[in-house]
Amino acid sequence: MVNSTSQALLPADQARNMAFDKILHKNSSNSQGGLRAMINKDNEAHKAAVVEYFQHWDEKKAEDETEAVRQSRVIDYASLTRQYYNLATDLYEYGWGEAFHFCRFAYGEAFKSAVNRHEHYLASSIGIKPGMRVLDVGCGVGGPAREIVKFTGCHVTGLNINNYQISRAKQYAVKEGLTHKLDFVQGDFMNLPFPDDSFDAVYVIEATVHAPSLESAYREIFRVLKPGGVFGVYEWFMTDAYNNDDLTHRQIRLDIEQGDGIAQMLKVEDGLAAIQAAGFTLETHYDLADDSNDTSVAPWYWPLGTDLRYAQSLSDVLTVLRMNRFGRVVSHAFISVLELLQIAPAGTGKTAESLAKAADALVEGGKKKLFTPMYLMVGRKPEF
Ligand SMILES: CC(C)=CCC[C@@H](C)[C@H]1CC[C@H]2C3=C(CC[C@]12C)[C@@]1(C)CC[C@H](O)C[C@@H]1CC3
Repeated sequence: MVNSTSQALLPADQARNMAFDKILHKNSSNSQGGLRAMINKDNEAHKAAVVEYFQHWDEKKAEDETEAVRQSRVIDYASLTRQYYNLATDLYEYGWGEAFHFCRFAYGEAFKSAVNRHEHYLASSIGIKPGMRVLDVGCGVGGPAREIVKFTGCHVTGLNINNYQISRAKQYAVKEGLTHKLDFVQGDFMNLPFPDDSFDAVYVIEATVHAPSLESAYREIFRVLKPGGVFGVYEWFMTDAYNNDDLTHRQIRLDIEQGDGIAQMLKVEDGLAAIQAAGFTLETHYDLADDSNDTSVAPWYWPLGTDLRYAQSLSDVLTVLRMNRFGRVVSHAFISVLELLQIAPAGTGKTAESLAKAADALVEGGKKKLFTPMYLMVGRKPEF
């Protein structure tokens, strides 16, 4: 698999990206988020973001996939990831909430509780204690960081490549009175903007799948972790059951990649090799989506599917109706009408369609056990 290294962006490029993101999102980061934020964008900048993101995927089918095409995505991972979240963040917040990750569902457990429990599980797996300095790599709009601060009493620094997500995360921290416990920094996890040995613990929730090289990303995490510090990650992987020569499998992987801003998704074995090559002592690793490790009564992908029988309350039904197949048909038709009336910016419908395709592929990949979004790896940086 590819093992490219990356270089830090020049200050001029960073300033240009920042200026672009400001024009694109106008003041929508101050709004309530979701659909309201989605309609408050600059049309021309949105069009440009759509072109920049979808140039990597348009007309690309599983049967035509070449190593060169995959490599071009890997080289462009930074802009691909940044533009993906420029386009998808408001839809995520509208449909899913403020924590951009999957979770397991126990008996009687409502959607929000299950999401929070998944975060608590990672925090306790890496032994986060009050007062620790912790790094959240790829923090989204800060939902998990806020929950982990409340759950453990630690301090969390959230890092994210996307300026819009960082401004939303900062705003939520102010709203919840948590600014003394939270910092949010814009940056690329391939070049972490922190000195060596800065953090007691580092966690990643479904983010380093965007990396051009998992080993290099983990090496950066190793560098900023104090000796003896612990790193825990919920990683997205294709499982051992995935066969790249099977076109159906490959199409599922490609649809997940295109609808989720992923340059190249790896297999479990690549991840296990990467974390150890980065220098970590691997303390534990297992797939939380694997039934034998699992206390779930519903599969992790159920909110995206068609099965409403797992809903625990009316509120769950209403939440899931924004995410699942039925809800997607209605909300995406509504979004396309908004775009036609020029209320939503150009390309909003295309983004929604691409997310819907990814959602179907995630469900399919989950059902066939070809894919997991929750492979847990815990590694320690040796003391000496
Ligand atoms: C992309 C990575 C690495 C992590 C994000 C995981 C999930 C939070 C997202 C993956 C697919 C997303 C979709 C939605 C919300 C966020 C995800 C579940 C929607 C339900 C948002 C509302 C849209 O109308 C449909 C989306 C389908 C995909």
